Amino acid sequence: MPDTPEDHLSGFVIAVDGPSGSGKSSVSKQVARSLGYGFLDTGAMYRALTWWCLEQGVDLTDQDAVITTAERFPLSIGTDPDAPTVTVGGTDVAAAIREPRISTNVSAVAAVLPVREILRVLQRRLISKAGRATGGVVAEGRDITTVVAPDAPVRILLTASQEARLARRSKELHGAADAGAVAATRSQVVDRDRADSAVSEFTVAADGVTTIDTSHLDFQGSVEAVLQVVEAARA
Ligand SMILES: Nc1ncnc2c1ncn2[C@@H]1O[C@H](COP(=O)(O)OP(=O)(O)OP(=O)(O)O)[C@@H](O)[C@H]1O
Ligand SMILES: Nc1ccn([C@H]2C[C@H](O)[C@@H](COP(=O)(O)O)O2)c(=O)n1
Repeated sequence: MPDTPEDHLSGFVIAVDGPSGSGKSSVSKQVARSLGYGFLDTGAMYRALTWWCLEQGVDLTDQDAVITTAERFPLSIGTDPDAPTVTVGGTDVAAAIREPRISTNVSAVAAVLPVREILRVLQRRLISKAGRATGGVVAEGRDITTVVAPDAPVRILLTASQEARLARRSKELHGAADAGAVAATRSQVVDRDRADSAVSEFTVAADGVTTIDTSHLDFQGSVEAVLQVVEAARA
C-alpha cells in the first residue's frame, strides 16, 4: 500500500509551536538551515488563505464561504529555508501576507475548524514532501506539536514572556521598544494570541513536548537550545 501523510510522516520532523513573537519562525528557519532541512511556516498558509479570501471578496464572517474558498485554495509554498516562497494562483504573496490587514483578519480564518482540517492535511503532505527531499523538516505554527505532527520525534514549545515578545515585535515593526512602540504593537501580539488560543493550545506544552523559554536568550542562544533538544533526541 502506498504511504500517505495520514499514515506516517517522511523524514525527521521537528515540530515547533509557540505564541506570537516567541521567535518560532526566525529560529525554526535558522535551525532548518543548520541541519540542511526543509522549513514549513504554517502561519504563512493561514495568512495566504486570508489574502485569497479577501482577494475573492469573501465575507470572513461567512464560515461556509471561507470553507468553500479553502477547499479550492490554489496555494504553492516552498520549503527551502533560504528561499521561502508563497504563491496563490500564481501570484507571489510573500510580502502581501505580512500586511496589517492580513494580521488583523487571519485569526477569523484560523478559527474555522473545517479550514484547519483542510490545512492540516495539506501541511502533513508538505512536511512529508520536504522530509523526503532533504531528510528532515522544521515545521512551525500553533498546533504542529499537538494536531499536525503529534508523531514528530522532536516537539518543542518555544515560548517567552509577554514582555520579551512585545519588545521583540516592537523592535521589528517600529525599530524601538519604548512605551509608545510597545503600545502600538500590543494588539498584534496579545489580542491575536487571545483569539488564536480559542482553537489551539500553544502556551502550555502537551505531554512529550519540550518547553524552551527564550525570554532571556538571544537569537543564537534560542537556535542552539533547539539544536540541543534535536541532538538529545537523536542520541
Ligand atoms: N531569542 C530571541 N531574542 C531576541 N529576538 C528574537 C529572538 N528570537 C526571535 N527574535 C526576534 O523576534 C522577532 C519575532 O520573531 P519571529 O517572527 O520569529 O516570531 P514568531 O514566533 O514566528 O511570531 P509570529 O507567530 O507572530 O509570526 C524577530 O524580529 C526575531 O528576529
Ligand atoms: N499552525 C498554525 C499556524 C498559524 N495559525 C494562525 C494563527 C496566527 O494568528 C496566524 C498567522 O500565524 P503567524 O504568521 O503569526 O505565525 O495563523 C494557526 O492557527 N495555526
